[in-house]
Amino acid sequence: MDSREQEPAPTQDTATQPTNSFDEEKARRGARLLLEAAGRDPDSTGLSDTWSRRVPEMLETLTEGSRSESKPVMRTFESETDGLIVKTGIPLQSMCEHHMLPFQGVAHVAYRPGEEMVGLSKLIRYVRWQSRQLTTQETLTRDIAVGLAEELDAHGVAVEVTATHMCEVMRGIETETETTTRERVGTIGEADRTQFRESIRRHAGGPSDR
Ligand SMILES: Nc1nc2c(ncn2[C@@H]2O[C@H](COP(=O)(O)OP(=O)(O)OP(=O)(O)O)[C@@H](O)[C@H]2O)c(=O)[nH]1
Ligand SMILES: [Zn+2]
Repeated sequence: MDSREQEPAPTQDTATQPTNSFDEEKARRGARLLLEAAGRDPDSTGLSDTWSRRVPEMLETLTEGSRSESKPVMRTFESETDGLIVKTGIPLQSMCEHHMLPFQGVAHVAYRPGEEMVGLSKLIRYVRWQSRQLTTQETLTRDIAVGLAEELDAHGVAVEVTATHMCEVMRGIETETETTTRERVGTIGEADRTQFRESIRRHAGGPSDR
């Protein structure tokens, strides 16, 4: 498998802003039209629930990350450390905005807490929520980093995402590769970066520095 790695983009401390609307009726009409465009009879037995219920429900779920009402409650408590907290191996499934096909892989998240820290499972919930939108891998990586920094009022956040894009596997270039994107927000020093890299290497089963 080929592998491409993108240099971290200059960090922008802004995230994609959530909206609050999902139009089920438009989703139904759109799904019906797409079936017709593909030469299928939308009223046939196998397809009548597809456009009228299943696709709208699926789209609503897979775009939850654009709606703040679906955001997980990030309950915080008083910080017990000022050291780096690293969570590796968070499963990630998202939807590419170019072809509306999935991309999936793994996210690694590190933060240096301020006054507050958060339950570890919330990091997984937050990545899952942010991933549920039509986006690019670069934007998603930034949104997770900027969003977590805001939610946790953290001194710094680092995020790395490695994913495979079905729009490249199933069509177009028809090749399976991995893309890696990174973002940093706030204060993440050289020692933190080394620790983050070491945790990711250990997660991947690579040789340890220690
Ligand atoms: N930067 C970025 N590109 C992506 C992402 N997901 C898919 N792409 C790329 O989006 C591009 C879409 O290219 P276009 O030229 O607009 O469309 P296309 O003719 O379908 O391109 P091909 O996929 O090369 O056939 C492709 O190069 C994909 O590899 C992503 O998350 N980030
Ligand atoms: Zn894509």
